[in-house]
Amino acid sequence: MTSDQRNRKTTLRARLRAARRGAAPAPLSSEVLAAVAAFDVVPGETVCAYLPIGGEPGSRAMVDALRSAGYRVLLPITVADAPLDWAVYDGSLRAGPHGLREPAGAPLGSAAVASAALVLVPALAVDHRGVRLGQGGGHYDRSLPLATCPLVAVVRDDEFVPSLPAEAHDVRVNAVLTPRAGVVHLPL
Ligand SMILES: Nc1nc2c(c(=O)[nH]1)N(C=O)[C@@H](CNc1ccc(C(=O)N[C@@H](CCC(=O)O)C(=O)O)cc1)CN2
Ligand SMILES: Nc1ncnc2c1ncn2[C@@H]1O[C@H](COP(=O)(O)OP(=O)(O)OP(=O)(O)O)[C@@H](O)[C@H]1O
Repeated sequence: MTSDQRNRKTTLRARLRAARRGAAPAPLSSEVLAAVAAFDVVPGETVCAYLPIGGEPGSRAMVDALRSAGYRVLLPITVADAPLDWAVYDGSLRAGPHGLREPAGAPLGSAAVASAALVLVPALAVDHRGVRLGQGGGHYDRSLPLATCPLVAVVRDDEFVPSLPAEAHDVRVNAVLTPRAGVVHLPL
């Protein structure tokens, strides 16, 4: 890890968050169902999803659509300086840190991500190698090594970029989902 890479990440996060403030909503309900099916994940199997904050693409309708289609949906519970915890989304939510909405059900532990057939990963940007820039907590970087399935980052079309600063701990994703391009397998 170099301080140069860290500074570049911080500058990029500020720019990307500012751009998201004016962005139109991107609910992604039908796109996510198509993406999950494209990975041959079938109802009854587990999908780790997320509820958007700060202009992230996606929506509550997106996780409701997965649940209604019969998928077992896990949502993250943020634990400081630790891997994410997870709980089944049963339709009920409560408030979490950073304006996050978290599942109200019983926490399953951080190893629950290993039960997923697909993980939808929120991000500020993704590059052509699969390097992902997140909100800066390192939560997904601690959790994704526990997953054994495809990792699909979800960003807006203009947040899928040729190159991002990468550090050794950055877990690379296997694909990106954007509103216009749909699923793009990575690295390009
Ligand atoms: N939708 C979503 N859920 C998620 C994540 C995420 O990136 N997106 N996380 C990924 O790890 C975890 C939460 N981690 C977070 C870590 C830091 C901040 C954060 O610093 N937020 C700023 C506000 C950003 C803004 O202005 O948009 C803050 O609170 O000041 C947010 C979430 C788990 N759940
Ligand atoms: N596997 C890990 N174990 C311990 N600390 C980690 C790990 N991965 C990342 N971190 C720490 O988390 C902090 C944030 O990392 P980074 O900037 O890569 O976050 P991010 O990928 O944007 O966040 P997130 O993964 O939550 O979306 C850094 O201080 C980093 O050292």
